[in-house]
Amino acid sequence: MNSPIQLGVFGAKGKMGQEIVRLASSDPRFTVVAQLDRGDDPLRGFVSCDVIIDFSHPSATASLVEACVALDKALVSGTTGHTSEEKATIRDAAQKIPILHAPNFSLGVMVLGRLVQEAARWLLGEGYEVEIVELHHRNKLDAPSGTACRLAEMIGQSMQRQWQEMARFGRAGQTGPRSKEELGMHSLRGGDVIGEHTVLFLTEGERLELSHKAWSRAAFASGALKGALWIRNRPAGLYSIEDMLGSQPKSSF
Ligand SMILES: NC(=O)C1=CN([C@@H]2O[C@H](COP(=O)(O)OP(=O)(O)OC[C@H]3O[C@@H](n4cnc5c(N)ncnc54)[C@H](OP(=O)(O)O)[C@@H]3O)[C@@H](O)[C@H]2O)C=CC1
Ligand SMILES: O=C(O)C1=N[C@H](C(=O)O)C[C@H](O)C1
Repeated sequence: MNSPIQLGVFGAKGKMGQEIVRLASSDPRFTVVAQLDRGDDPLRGFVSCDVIIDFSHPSATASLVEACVALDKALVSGTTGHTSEEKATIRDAAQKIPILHAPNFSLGVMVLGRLVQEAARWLLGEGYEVEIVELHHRNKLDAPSGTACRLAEMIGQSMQRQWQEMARFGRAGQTGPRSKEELGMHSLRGGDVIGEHTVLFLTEGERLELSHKAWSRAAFASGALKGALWIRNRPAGLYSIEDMLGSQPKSSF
């Protein structure tokens, strides 16, 4: 059996960071050796780690990946809301270290994405219209969610379009009729909702709704910890949850 992964957590005082520490602390495959948050220096704090798990803020990404490269540490990140420049920083760093990034570490959401891709393949050529609705807690800082953006990206790919060109974020005023090519994206915020995503495919006389609802952050944290086990000793590169979970179901029953 491998020795326990020496784990560093970035954003450790946050909602996700605390869940990561809670689950890792009761799992013999991990030893949490560093818990860093705002104001802490990853270059000093993560020296003794094997893998870093990041659930912080996109503004921290540049300095975090710089430190991970300098220390030659593998990074698992679930942080969302990155600008295109911040995403480029992650891609550049992944040329030197292994980075696993996922806007959602839930297996259920990965399967939702597969179902959305299949539905888009069948329905969007038949004139169905598509909308995405996501619902999160009042404290979420970014919108739309990273998960909703990833689902939109999948839908755009099925139409050979850039999703950003199709997206229509909410509607107000005299909008006129909806165009067939629009991708409506709507972010609802309130309460303590952990994370819910619904993709609707609508046409005359029917609609198909594909939904995922999370009611514990453990659904995300357990996936990120699986990522830390998976990325250990991997070569440099930028990896996705699809890389981690594979293209075929593990269980065959
Ligand atoms: N991929 C996935 O499965 C999931 C992804 N997420 C994403 O993870 C991120 C964190 O979510 P959540 O835990 O709810 O957010 P929180 O705000 O609860 O936690 C973020 C933590 O990071 C800290 N932080 C903020 N800026 C910096 C910085 N520059 N350097 C170091 N630490 C910093 C915050 O400190 P302070 O409070 O002082 O700002 C806070 O402690 C979000 O982007 C969210 O979208 C969330 C759930 C699942
Ligand atoms: O901020 C959150 O809470 C979540 N953010 C992620 C996202 O932006 O998709 C994942 C999950 O929905 C919870």
